[in-house]
Amino acid sequence: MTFLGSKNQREFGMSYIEFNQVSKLYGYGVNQVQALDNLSFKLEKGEFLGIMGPSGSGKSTVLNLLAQIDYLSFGKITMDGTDLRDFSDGQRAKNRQKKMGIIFQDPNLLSSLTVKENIELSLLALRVNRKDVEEKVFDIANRLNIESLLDQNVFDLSPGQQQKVSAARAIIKEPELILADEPTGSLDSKSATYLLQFLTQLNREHHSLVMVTHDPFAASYCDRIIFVKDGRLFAQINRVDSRQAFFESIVEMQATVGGGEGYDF
Ligand SMILES: Nc1ncnc2c1ncn2[C@@H]1O[C@H](COP(=O)(O)OP(=O)(O)OP(=O)(O)O)[C@@H](O)[C@H]1O
Repeated sequence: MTFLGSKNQREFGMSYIEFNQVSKLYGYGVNQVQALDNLSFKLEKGEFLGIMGPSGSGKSTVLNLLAQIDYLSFGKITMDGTDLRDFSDGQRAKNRQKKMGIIFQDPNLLSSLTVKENIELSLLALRVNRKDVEEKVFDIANRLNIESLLDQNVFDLSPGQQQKVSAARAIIKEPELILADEPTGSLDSKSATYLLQFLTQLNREHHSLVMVTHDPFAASYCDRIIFVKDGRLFAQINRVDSRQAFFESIVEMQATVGGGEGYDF
């Protein structure tokens, strides 16, 4: 994967992903909902982008389009210069399997399998050999502090533990793009910080990340935040200073756009 070195250099590179006046409509007639309305933004390779905005503003729709599990209605999305509409359904599935790690809001684990079996699934699908699979599972479990859970059934886990397993499953194949929808939503603050530091570490190792979150603390780990309201780009802010200063500007912007949870504006 091509990487453009330091974060300053990234600004001069070709955009990895471009949303160009993207609209998404669900349903028909009186039941039609416009989830996205002419939304345009770019993601550079190696960037950690946050998406924030009020409930129902279209954040998950953006992730679903990026994950190629949904189709846009109007506009254009390119990835590495290729229009996503040029991919067949088979190619879209392959892109997801090979290039992406997705941490959904709902961990969506297979309840008939153990933690270890859930985590290794994506590697087995990529035909990684058994010895490497074992090593990678233990490494990721160790890094996320869930090694003692590996032989448990997933239905015995707390929501926070399930979210970590979901993150491990998404990340283990070292995807070039990680998509995360509220990845810290069900975690206690210690685990949330741990996962965010882990995502930051992956970003330093040149993975691109897009994270949807309502939480300014989680968002402060990103390089840049786009704020979406009513399916449109409302504002964007870059991290130029300390994480604390970035957190404060995020909270300030959230007060304008709306959509914070547990913050009394
Ligand atoms: N499959 C669908 N069918 C119909 N409407 C949908 C569908 N998915 C999303 N919507 C609608 O599209 C709009 C945007 O939804 P989306 O889930 O993208 O918002 P969001 O910003 O992620 O919200 P939240 O923060 O609550 O998760 C909402 O009005 C939602 O009800």
